[in-house]
Amino acid sequence: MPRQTPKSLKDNNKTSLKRSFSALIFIPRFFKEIWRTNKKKFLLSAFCRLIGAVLPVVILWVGKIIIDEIILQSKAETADLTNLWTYVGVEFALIILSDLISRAIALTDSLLGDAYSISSSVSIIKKTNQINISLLEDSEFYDKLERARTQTTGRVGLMSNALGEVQSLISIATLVAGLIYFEPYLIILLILSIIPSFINEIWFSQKQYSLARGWTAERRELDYLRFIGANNQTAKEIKLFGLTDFVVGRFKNLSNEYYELNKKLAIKRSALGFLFNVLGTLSYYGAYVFIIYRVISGVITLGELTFLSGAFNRLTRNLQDFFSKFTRITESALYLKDYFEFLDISIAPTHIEDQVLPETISMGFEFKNVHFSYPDADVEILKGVSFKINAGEKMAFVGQNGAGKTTLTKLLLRFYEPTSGEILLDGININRFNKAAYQEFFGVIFQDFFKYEFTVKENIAIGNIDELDNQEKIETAAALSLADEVVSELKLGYDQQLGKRFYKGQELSGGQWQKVALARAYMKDAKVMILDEPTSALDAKAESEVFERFIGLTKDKTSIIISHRFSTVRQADRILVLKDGKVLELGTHQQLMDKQSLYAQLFALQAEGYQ
Ligand SMILES: Nc1ncnc2c1ncn2[C@@H]1O[C@H](COP(=O)(O)OP(=O)(O)OP(=O)(O)O)[C@@H](O)[C@H]1O
Repeated sequence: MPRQTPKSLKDNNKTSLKRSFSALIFIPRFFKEIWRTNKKKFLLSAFCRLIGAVLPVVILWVGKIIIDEIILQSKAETADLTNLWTYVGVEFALIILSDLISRAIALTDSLLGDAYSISSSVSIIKKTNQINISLLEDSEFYDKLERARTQTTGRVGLMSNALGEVQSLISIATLVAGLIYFEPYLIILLILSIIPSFINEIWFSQKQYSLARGWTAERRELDYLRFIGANNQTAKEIKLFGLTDFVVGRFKNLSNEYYELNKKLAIKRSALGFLFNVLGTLSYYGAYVFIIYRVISGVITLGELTFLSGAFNRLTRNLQDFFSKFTRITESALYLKDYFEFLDISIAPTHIEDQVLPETISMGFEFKNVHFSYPDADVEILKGVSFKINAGEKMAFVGQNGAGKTTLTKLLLRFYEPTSGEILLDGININRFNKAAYQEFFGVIFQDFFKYEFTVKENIAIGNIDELDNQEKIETAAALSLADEVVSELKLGYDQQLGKRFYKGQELSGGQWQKVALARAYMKDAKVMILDEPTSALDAKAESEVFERFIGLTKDKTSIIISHRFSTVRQADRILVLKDGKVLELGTHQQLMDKQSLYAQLFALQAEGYQ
């Protein structure tokens, strides 16, 4: 089925010229950021560019003096070449200096660019961390993040283009001054030759940006297809299910469409660019003929001819370069807008966080008539949930897939806010506490925990990264989660690199990864522990051992366990059974068994399976 033109493209195709220019207001802020990155290198670069800007006109001027001197001496009866050789020496020194300056500029640009690329990437990572999880799941926001992230190299290019532009401008001003001094009329010819190519460049650059921006979502899909089509994690399924053609087909459809649109634009841009360049060359020759006539009629000298033709030639090239750089700058400035908009996303707390967190939990948590729908979703996931988790209690959440168990923990952790109703800690709405400090209360291992391709030691220390060098603590945590058995089989022990992405990395089995991830929960002396199906990949013996240890260690701690295994669940103090976003039952294992309701049925069903 042919794909329809992406909606985002149609909507964004109207990026106007005004918009392109308006993005330029971000340039001063951009320079401020670079300045803050490395003041010394920035000053050095500016100094070199200033010298580099005036050198061309000085070199042309010395060239003019040399030619005039040659003619003078060739006409003299006894030639005195002292001055001539001095001028040649000066020109030689200037050429060497010019080369030195352009190398110094390239060097400072690349060093400054690297430093800026590092600092802007750090800003993006830090900002992403401050942003609400709910926002991170929003696709529009994700596109913004994507544009901010992927444009890092573009911003480095922008830096050197923008600095180069200032240099070109000074250079152009000195050359124009030279032209005006000898032949002011040449300026008109110069302007006429350059305006069409400027308009051409600006027009195409904003088209290009519209196209790229409009396709952000689709490019993200392309990246995703490229990822699933060629990586070791998906290779098994892609091969077994024979998905290669499906993935390739989808990738081709999408990328061909983009390719075609881009191609059309690139061809038009090149063809018109060529045409306008011919205009530039024509005007140069027009100027050349004019200057030749002026020499022949004795108005200007031969030296002045070389200066003027050289200056005019340089000026056309410099101006063309200036305009094409300028359009590239406006193009990149639009990405700069995305970057700064991302950094400026408001992270001010939405609630008054005026309550001091209790040192220890005295009463516990209470969900009071909590309703919840995910942002932009119509379905209500939690429909008036009310229950208490007493201080020091071990609570298990049970329910079928999609019942809302994980969602409950996400609300408790303040990743999302209830649509209505409230969650209290010791009688106070959890929104009234400082969010970061409140989240510090928890030690959480999610069912979709991340497999960091770091060393085992780092993987465990992630639970409390300040303790990265505390080997003893890491080993104790590993022993509690049974990860120590995994480590003992690894060649490099705790220093073993995990995963296959990096050199000498060792891949683990699903259960082994879980044991390593579980150890993270023990790294922190958290007040509340949440384990969301962390043992699903463990064998029955390992799971029961892990839980025995967990329960022993978290004796007086408030904890929540989500599990589909009833042998584990039954060990909890109380069990909450969720069904379709509502609390169906709540009680101890025995109470629920006596009730003979859903829990008892599910328990019996699983017990049968083990017989
Ligand atoms: N980020 C999200 N955005 C929109 N809907 C979501 C999101 N996360 C989960 N849901 C939906 O919320 C419902 C409850 O999901 P939740 O993960 O809480 O279930 P669960 O009880 O933990 O299930 P499981 O036992 O399968 O882990 C599901 O219907 C799911 O599709």
